[in-house]
Order: sequence, then C-alpha cells, then structure tokens
Amino acid sequence: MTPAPNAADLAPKTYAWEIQAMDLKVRAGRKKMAVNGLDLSLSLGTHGLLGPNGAGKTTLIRSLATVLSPAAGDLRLFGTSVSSTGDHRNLRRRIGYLPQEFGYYKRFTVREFIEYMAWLKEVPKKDIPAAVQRAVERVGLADRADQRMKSLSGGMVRRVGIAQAIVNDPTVLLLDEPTVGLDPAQRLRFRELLQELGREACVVVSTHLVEDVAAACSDVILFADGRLVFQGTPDELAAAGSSEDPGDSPLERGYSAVLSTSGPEGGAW
Ligand SMILES: Nc1ncnc2c1ncn2[C@@H]1O[C@H](COP(=O)(O)OP(=O)(O)OP(=O)(O)O)[C@@H](O)[C@H]1O
Repeated sequence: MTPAPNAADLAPKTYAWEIQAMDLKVRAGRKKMAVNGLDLSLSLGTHGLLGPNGAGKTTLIRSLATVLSPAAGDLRLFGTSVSSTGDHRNLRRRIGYLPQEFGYYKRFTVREFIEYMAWLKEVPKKDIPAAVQRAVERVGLADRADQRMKSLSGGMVRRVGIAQAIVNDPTVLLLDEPTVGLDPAQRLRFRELLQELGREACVVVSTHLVEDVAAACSDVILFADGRLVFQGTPDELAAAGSSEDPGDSPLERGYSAVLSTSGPEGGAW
C-alpha cells in the first residue's frame, strides 16, 4: 500500500523566505559574538557568502544548520522560528549541510556512507537507494560508489560531502567552502551543479573564491566582522569597485571597495 503523504508535503508554502534572520546574534565559543546583529532574507537561488577570514561565515552557516543556537534576535527557517522550537528534526529533514570539515567512517563505502546520512535525514527507507544513486551521479562519483571512503582522494571526499548534503533534496542547502580540494574540471562541474540546485533550493555557499561566486551565484552576501555589509547581484558588487581598488577582476575590486568602506577594520587583512 502506498503510504499517505505527510502533511508537510501537501501543505502549500506559507512563508515568504526560506531563511530569515532578524537582528540575529550568534556566539562562537563562549564570548565572541561572531554574528552580531544580522538582518537577512533569502529565498530560492544560489547565494554566495563572502568575507575575510574570521568574518563569521562559518558561525552563520552553523546557526542556519541549527547546530548553533541564536544568542539573541530571531532566526526563521521555512517561516518557523528556530528559537521557539526545541525539536529541530522537522527543520533538519529539509536542510542539507556540508561543514568545513566533516566526519565520516573510513571503512564505509561511498554508498554506505551516503545511505547512512539519508537515514539520519529520515529519507523514507524505500526512497533511499534511488536518492543515493542520484546524489553520487550528481557529483560524478557513480563509478566510485562501492569503494571505501579511506581509498578516496581529498577532492573526492569533498564531493562525497556534497553528495551527502543533497541526498535528502533539501530546500535549504548550506555549503561551507565546498570547492576546497576540487581540481579545476571538478570546480567547473560544481558551479553548474550549484546553478542547478539554486533553481530548486535556497543555497548558501561560503567561499573565498570570488570567481566561483561570479560564475555560479545569483546574489552575493558580503559579511565582515559579524555583519552584513553588502547584498546584491555579482554585477552590483563589481560596480562598487574602481580601477583604484585591489583585485584581479571587477568582482574582486568591488569586494575590496565594499570592505574598505565597511567600518574601522573593513579593509584589514
Ligand atoms: N570556538 C571558538 N571560540 C572562540 N572564538 C571563536 C570560536 N570559533 C570561532 N571563533 C571566532 O569567531 C570569529 C568568526 O569565526 P568564523 O569561523 O565564523 O569565521 P569565518 O568567516 O568562517 O572565517 P574563515 O574564512 O577563516 O573560515 C573569528 O574571530 C574566530 O576567531
């Protein structure tokens, strides 16, 4: 007998934004307020999260993944306030997350590991084999699916990380530095995948590679010192720069220009 669809599948979308932060503050460690008063609304699309080292990008992504709780302000995912619910299972089912460093069992095969992650995400049991196959195909690892994780190169492990993040067809997909370790051909393929994913999900991708943002993102979120200093299209960010600003491309010059005017420490390395 076909199981009844669950209520969430049938419910019309009742929220305006997949992600909405209002005066959000999140601590990293005990003291540091690494996200310090963020207002941000994001819907479907591929949103590139840029900012200097220590800007708070990882902390923001961890809070969006419900790994860190807000210290103050409000964070809504799919219209539901994260602070108001102790049980994040319903939210996590709809989130995909690739942390900067992700843990895995070395003796698992690629398929076993992604199956395990699908199970943790509560993908219905009957749907898991097809979901896993589709995820490994999307990251170009179908021919490695039965190899053990410990036999993979660093770039391949990163691609497994991307596969586990998308296996549950998330509505919010959070990728923290996903292109680290990918070779140039894989980065090009990954950019296409990002564009594809942004048509069906709200994708937030943190990166230091401004070219990835230019090539794959519908908008740019520029973060500095725990605060949003720019949100707009890559073209709008490029237009903020001039030939006087440091950088190898118009987007890098725009990035430098916005950071240099964004506060006392804005342009500091
Ligand atoms: N566990 C922790 N304890 C104390 N401070 C922390 C902790 N984790 C991060 N921080 C601090 O919080 C700030 C934000 O860190 P975060 O890792 O979010 O930045 P980031 O933008 O992701 O940096 P990067 O680009 O270098 O990865 C930094 O000043 C960092 O030193």
